[in-house]
Amino acid sequence: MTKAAVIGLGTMGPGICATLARAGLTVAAFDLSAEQCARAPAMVDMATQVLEKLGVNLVPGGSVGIVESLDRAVAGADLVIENVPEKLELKREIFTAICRVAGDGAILASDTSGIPITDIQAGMANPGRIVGMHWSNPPHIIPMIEVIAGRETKPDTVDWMKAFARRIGHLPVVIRKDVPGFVENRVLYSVMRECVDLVERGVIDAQDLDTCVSWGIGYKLAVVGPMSLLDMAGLDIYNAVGSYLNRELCDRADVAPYVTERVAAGRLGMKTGGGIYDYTPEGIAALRDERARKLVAVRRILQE
Ligand SMILES: NC(=O)c1ccc[n+]([C@@H]2O[C@H](COP(=O)([O-])OP(=O)(O)OC[C@H]3O[C@@H](n4cnc5c(N)ncnc54)[C@H](O)[C@@H]3O)[C@@H](O)[C@H]2O)c1
Ligand SMILES: Cc1ncc(CO)c(C(=O)O)c1O
Repeated sequence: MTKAAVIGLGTMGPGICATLARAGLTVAAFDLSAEQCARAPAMVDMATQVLEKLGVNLVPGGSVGIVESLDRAVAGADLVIENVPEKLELKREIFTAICRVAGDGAILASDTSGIPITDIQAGMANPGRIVGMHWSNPPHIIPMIEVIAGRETKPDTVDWMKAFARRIGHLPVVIRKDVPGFVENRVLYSVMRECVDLVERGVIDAQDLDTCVSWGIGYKLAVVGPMSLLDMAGLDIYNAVGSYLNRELCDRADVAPYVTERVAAGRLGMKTGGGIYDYTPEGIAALRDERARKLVAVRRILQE
């Protein structure tokens, strides 16, 4: 397999493109936004530099080209990765367009954060080749990729995706049921819901929460996974603490005003210069560099 298409060049697309090119693939990328297409090459270059620092195996001959249409990107591709906003109808529109152009042998993947693959592939031509390929941000650094089969996804497609994830130097994890949010985001969003609730209720301020979680469970979970941590702490401890604490945890079914009010005010985070914290363009660049440097250092240790 030599050619991949990436549709969507926002937060995730450029890092995915760089990772694929590092593995020797010819990548054709498309974004509806001319602005995103214009910024993408610099973002791809930054991700490529990080992959070099990570020491990810370089397969010569890879490249990334930004093309002027979805059809041009998808034509002749062996793998297509959809990376547009998390809206089911938009993803279905994109897959319908992809299916019109893609060869019968092409694998079609969605980087959806948690929309069931079954819902994306329903009614599509040749749905057996459609699979979830859920990367984690930043995609060129975090190696874990969730591989999710929808109801109509062929087992061979899952096997192909597992092998492909390994080929590009990543770590595939097969999710056995096509549940909303898959696994990573169900865990992440339960943590995020509790964190937002604690800050919103004034139990702790945002900066101290980040320190508490990053240097506590975040640090520990990077080395000892949750199931292993249960054995390390003792299931009796979990049993005793959980018996009174579980009923106290936030279980809201909606999104906290702490978040919805900021979204309504256009305060989306780094992408708008402010969200929970405020950012300057220079500060964002420095943060991105520092975070990439630290994530690279941690990944090297964890891979030992
Ligand atoms: N941001 C994350 O942390 C993260 C991590 C993993 C997966 N995801 C998932 O990946 C997908 C993309 O996320 P993102 O953060 O990169 O989003 P984003 O909003 O940063 O980027 C989406 C890009 O898609 C483009 N786009 C919109 N409509 C299009 C169309 N019709 N054709 C071509 N391009 C179009 C936009 O111009 C934009 O550049 C979403 O499903 C998201 O849930 C996000
Ligand atoms: C807030 C948030 N939501 C989704 C994802 C991945 O789908 C991430 C991530 O990859 O870090 C995230 O931080």
